[in-house]
Amino acid sequence: MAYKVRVNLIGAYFGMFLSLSCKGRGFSVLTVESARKYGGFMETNVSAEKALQFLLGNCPAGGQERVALPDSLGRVLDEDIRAGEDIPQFDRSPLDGYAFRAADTLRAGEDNPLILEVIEEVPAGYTPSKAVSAGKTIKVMTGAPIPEGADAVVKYEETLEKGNTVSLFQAFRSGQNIVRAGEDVMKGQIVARKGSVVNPPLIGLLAALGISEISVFRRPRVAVVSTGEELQDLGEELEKGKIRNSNSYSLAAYISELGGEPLVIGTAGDKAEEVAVLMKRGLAEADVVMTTGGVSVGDYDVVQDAVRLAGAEVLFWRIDMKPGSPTLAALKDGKLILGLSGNPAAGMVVFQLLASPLIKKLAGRAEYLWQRIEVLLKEDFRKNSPRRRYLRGRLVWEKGTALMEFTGGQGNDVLSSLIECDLLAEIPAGSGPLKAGEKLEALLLK
Ligand SMILES: Nc1nc2c(c(=O)[nH]1)N[C@H]1C(S)=C(S)[C@@H](COP(=O)(O)OP(=O)(O)OC[C@H]3O[C@@H](n4cnc5c(N)ncnc54)[C@H](O)[C@@H]3O)O[C@H]1N2
Ligand code: MOO
Repeated sequence: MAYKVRVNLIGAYFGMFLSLSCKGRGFSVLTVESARKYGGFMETNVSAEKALQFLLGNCPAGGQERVALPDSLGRVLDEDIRAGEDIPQFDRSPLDGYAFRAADTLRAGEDNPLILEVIEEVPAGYTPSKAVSAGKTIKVMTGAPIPEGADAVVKYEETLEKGNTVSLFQAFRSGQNIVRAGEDVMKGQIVARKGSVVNPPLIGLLAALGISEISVFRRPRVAVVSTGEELQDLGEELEKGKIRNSNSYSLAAYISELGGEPLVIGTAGDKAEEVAVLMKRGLAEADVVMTTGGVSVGDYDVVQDAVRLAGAEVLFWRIDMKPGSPTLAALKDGKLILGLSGNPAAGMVVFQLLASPLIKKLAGRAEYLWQRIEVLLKEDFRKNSPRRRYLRGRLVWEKGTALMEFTGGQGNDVLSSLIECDLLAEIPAGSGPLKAGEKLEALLLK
């Protein structure tokens, strides 16, 4: 191996991985329970799948809280919600018109109008005081309850009103133009499942059911620690050779977008002790800690040492993929540390691949894995891919075919190519240059 592996790798082959089935999704997860005693246990060059299994398999359980309905947008339900009543609550008219007995209209036609006596008028929000009997009708507005005795409604435009009578020119069947109680939702029906994300129509439905407060998962807290002497924050005059810390901003934004609560802990220099101090602070305050930078093989890449100083066990270091191979995961008292590459695009691609499903799962979402689709490359990709490579692109449809167009350069620092990126296409390891039209599998990032 061209780089230093500072720990004992033998432990990785003791058959210590415990494969568990994860909620029937055909996805196995790995735990390190039995690996503890080996100390120094670590895997390197793991596949992206295995890296994800390590993270999901060690994902801590989320807490719960109650929130007011208007504040619940984007939150994740921590219980199934059952309807306590029908929606609509009563049979109602979908039209402005007249309610009558369908049986009265049996012989009605263009040349044989049925003349009914109008006995009452009911706007929406009021209830009829009378019942409809043979030869009678009650005028109803859209949304008004159907009067007792009536079983059909005719719209105004199809009638002829004259004094206190109205003529109908066609036959109706029982139930015609009536919205039945429970047509939308039946009492006792599950309207939303645990693990689903609250969206605007669900908020509306819950309001229609009179539910003003719901139980949701607590937002996962994710600490962000940046590393590197070269980093300066916004508002500081940029010194020669320094760069602005963009990762802590993009990571915090990604975390918020996923329903998490980012805790930006701060920036450490290139000393393991300094990184460890911030890491420990993150571990104390958050559910997961993410670091950026310092995770490769350079003399200043101190995240691995910091992890050990913080008393955490390394789960894996390096993933067999590009960009983002220098990635590390560690565990301390059930809390995960994910060390992402400092290179902005490499770090963000790995964030999408690994951290995004982890945060979604931590947030309680039932669906936390990206969907995969097949796409055809819209343009050539001229490089060889000795290891599995992820390309950033955008989904475009041409004549019903899903194509992927590059969103920019594919270098590990090209952050701009992530702005419009909604596809991460996978090039299998060992591929040569690819021609436009080549079929690839891609993760659909939306
Ligand atoms: N000898 C080797 N060198 C490198 C290898 C290797 O295998 N052998 N791998 C390269 C690859 S690939 C990558 S990716 C990077 C990963 O390096 P690190 O994750 O350790 O990150 P740093 O070295 O700290 O930084 C890389 C790059 O990113 C900039 N950076 C760091 N933090 C931030 C931030 N918060 N905001 C914006 N930009 C940031 C930093 O200045 C560097 O330019 O290692 C290669 N080297
Ligand atoms: O593996 Mo580095 O992540 O190419 O960017």
